[in-house]
Amino acid sequence: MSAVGVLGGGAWGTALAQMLASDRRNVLLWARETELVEEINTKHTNSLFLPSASLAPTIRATSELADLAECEAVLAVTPAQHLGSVLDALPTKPRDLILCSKGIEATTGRLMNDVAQDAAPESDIAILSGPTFAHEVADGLPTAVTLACGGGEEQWQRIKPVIARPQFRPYYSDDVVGAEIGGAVKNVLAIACGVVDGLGLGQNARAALIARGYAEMLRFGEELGARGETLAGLCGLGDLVLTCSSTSSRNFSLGKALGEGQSPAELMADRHTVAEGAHTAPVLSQLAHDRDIAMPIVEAVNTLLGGAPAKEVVSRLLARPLRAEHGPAA
Ligand SMILES: NC(=O)C1=CN([C@@H]2O[C@H](COP(=O)(O)OP(=O)(O)OC[C@H]3O[C@@H](n4cnc5c(N)ncnc54)[C@H](O)[C@@H]3O)[C@@H](O)[C@H]2O)C=CC1
Ligand SMILES: O=C(CO)COP(=O)(O)O
Repeated sequence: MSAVGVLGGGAWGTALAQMLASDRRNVLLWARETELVEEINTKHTNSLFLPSASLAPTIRATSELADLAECEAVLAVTPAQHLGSVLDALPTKPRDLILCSKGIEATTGRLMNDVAQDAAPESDIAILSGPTFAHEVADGLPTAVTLACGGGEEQWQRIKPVIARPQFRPYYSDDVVGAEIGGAVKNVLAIACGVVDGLGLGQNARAALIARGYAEMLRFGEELGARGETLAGLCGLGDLVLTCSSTSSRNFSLGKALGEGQSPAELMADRHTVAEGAHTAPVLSQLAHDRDIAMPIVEAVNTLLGGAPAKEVVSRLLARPLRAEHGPAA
């Protein structure tokens, strides 16, 4: 049995490595920071990105992308904006490439599976996405995800034993676009929910944002070919509810700080962890605008990240004309 590869030693890559190693399987974890590689191999900790975990001894870290040539299945867990460059630099592409990043490439508007198909055309691409806080997965708490396989049932049969563990339960889908859009859009909506919390606008407002945000996710997803049932599942609504309800979410916490009046520039300047929604909001807003898809909450988050005061942005959202709850218009 070959080792499973993981690209990215952030919180999520490390948690996935820990989950995969829970049956003593060998896991090869590529991390960009050489000092982190040393720390994982000697102390079995990741003090930079997942300090709470005591890592399994069958996880080996490397800073050499070429070492992943031994892995038939590789999980790509870089921030969305770096997936393309990391895959381009990977000398040997794996048979199964499982994408775990949640976002849209800002410079091109490409979804992660498009980025991966361009960089690794020979690989079968799958999307792993769902309600998954890294620290809970690393702690072995029960978690379920959507595993959308571009290679269909055949790929599912091949990779489900690689991914599934007693406490980690993948559900099969063939809707790659739907699985991706759920994860990318919910990060932006989580920022909005954090703002509501930071401004003290109450739980009614948060529930309204989740429901209206989900309507935006559905409108955008269906326009791009996603199925509604996928977005109603783990990778869509499931992840939206998780991320919009907890300060464990970096996106929610970023929004909360914005709602409390901190400046976006300062908040973004000194972070070493990724809040994907801040990178997704501008490109998502633009894609929606280009396609004439109404996404007022996403647009509001984008305006806020551009420096507009939170109270003003909320007032503008609330002052929009009254309309039918269902249908294509905003
Ligand atoms: N943390 C979580 O609970 C979850 C995260 N994700 C997704 O996983 C992806 C990675 O997030 P985390 O592991 O949480 O990251 P993190 O915030 O814990 O760590 C940042 C990561 O970015 C990497 N990085 C920084 N600059 C880079 C560059 N130029 N090239 C390549 N990598 C670079 C760092 O090496 C590090 O691995 C994101 O798309 C996130 O949305 C998905 C599910 C859960
Ligand atoms: O994607 C996540 C949970 O499913 C993690 O959310 P944050 O990136 O907001 O922390």
